Amino acid sequence: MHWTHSTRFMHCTHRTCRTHRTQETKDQEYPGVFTQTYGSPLNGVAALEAHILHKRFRGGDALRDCSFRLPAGRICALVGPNGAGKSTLMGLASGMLGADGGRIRVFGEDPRSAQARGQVAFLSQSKPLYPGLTIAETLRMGRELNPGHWHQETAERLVRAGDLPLHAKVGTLSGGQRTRVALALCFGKRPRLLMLDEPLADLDPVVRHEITGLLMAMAAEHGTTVLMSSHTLREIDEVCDYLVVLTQGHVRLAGEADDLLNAHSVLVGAMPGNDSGLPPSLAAHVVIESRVAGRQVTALVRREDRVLGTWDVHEPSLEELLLAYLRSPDAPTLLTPSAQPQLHPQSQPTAENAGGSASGPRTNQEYAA
Ligand SMILES: Nc1ncnc2c1ncn2[C@@H]1O[C@H](COP(=O)(O)OP(=O)(O)OP(=O)(O)O)[C@@H](O)[C@H]1O
Repeated sequence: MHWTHSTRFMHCTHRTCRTHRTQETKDQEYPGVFTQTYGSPLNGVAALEAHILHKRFRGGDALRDCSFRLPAGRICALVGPNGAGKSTLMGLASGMLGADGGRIRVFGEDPRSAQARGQVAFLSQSKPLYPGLTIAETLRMGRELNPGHWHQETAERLVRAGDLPLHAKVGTLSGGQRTRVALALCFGKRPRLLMLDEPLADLDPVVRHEITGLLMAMAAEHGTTVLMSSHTLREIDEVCDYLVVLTQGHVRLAGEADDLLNAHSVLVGAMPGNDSGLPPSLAAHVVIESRVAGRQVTALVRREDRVLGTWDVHEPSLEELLLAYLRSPDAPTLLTPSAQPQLHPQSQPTAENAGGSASGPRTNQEYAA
């Protein structure tokens, strides 16, 4: 593995690289997405799949009717405002929490099963480590907990790259250094699905750059699927090729970042002179968000082949897209074909985990509605 290569180089070698993936490949992979005919989902076992997933805490619903599919091999950003349910979703996917309704599957398995646990590494926000153990003892624990699939060299290399002595006690490390050790535990497991809950928040810019490079290298070299929650839109733009946006416990957007961008337009135009509110031609669009500054209106809308009225039209940046959805918690859901759960009989909610708001199977059209 090329640990010292720059993020830019790693980005170029990533087989799903947003910048360098060809249009031809995209067309083969996602026929129909550009015409917004949300057809059959793609085949293959998903790294993560949720069907009308529901999780309730005492204070109320943390996840409601949460449905999406994350294909294997993607680097996916899990984005949403504080309290949207991101950590809860990762807790369910790691088997640390149980669902109140619906289903969640990791490579087709129940997350609480031994098969799924062996394939998943999860770094939670609290980054639980034993402060009394040395780094070496912590890594030994990783080896003992993951017999048969522990890569000591991978874990040690990450620790050494941060100039951390293996005999140092975890309790004496800074927050960022502890994060490095926690990441080493995750990387040493070499999981098929790596879930990171705001992993970069306490890292300095140089270490962030190093870690994002490593994530992309893992995805490229081992086909690791990465699900990473983050509030840093620039990082998401640089690292992730797949997006899941959660607001109020509900999936609003899921799919390839490029295709989600392509499915939206930003319209910029003049406000009508008669103080009658927004331009009437906006009503012909599915408006996610509109903002007025002086006499100018800017709206993020679902893309249409024909734009009515007089507008300057451009494709949104990732930041424009995400901010519009984060500010519009009631936006209609949009899933690209690869993000649509594959509904087959054994994927339907069962009595074993029923109890949420599930009322029966949904069609793809409903998911995309
Ligand atoms: N153990 C718990 N007990 C009770 N309520 C909880 C628990 N965990 C989460 N919640 C509630 O569930 C909702 C979703 O929380 P969650 O931590 O999943 O959000 P999040 O998107 O990860 O937020 P943040 O960006 O702030 O980390 C919140 O309203 C939160 O208060």
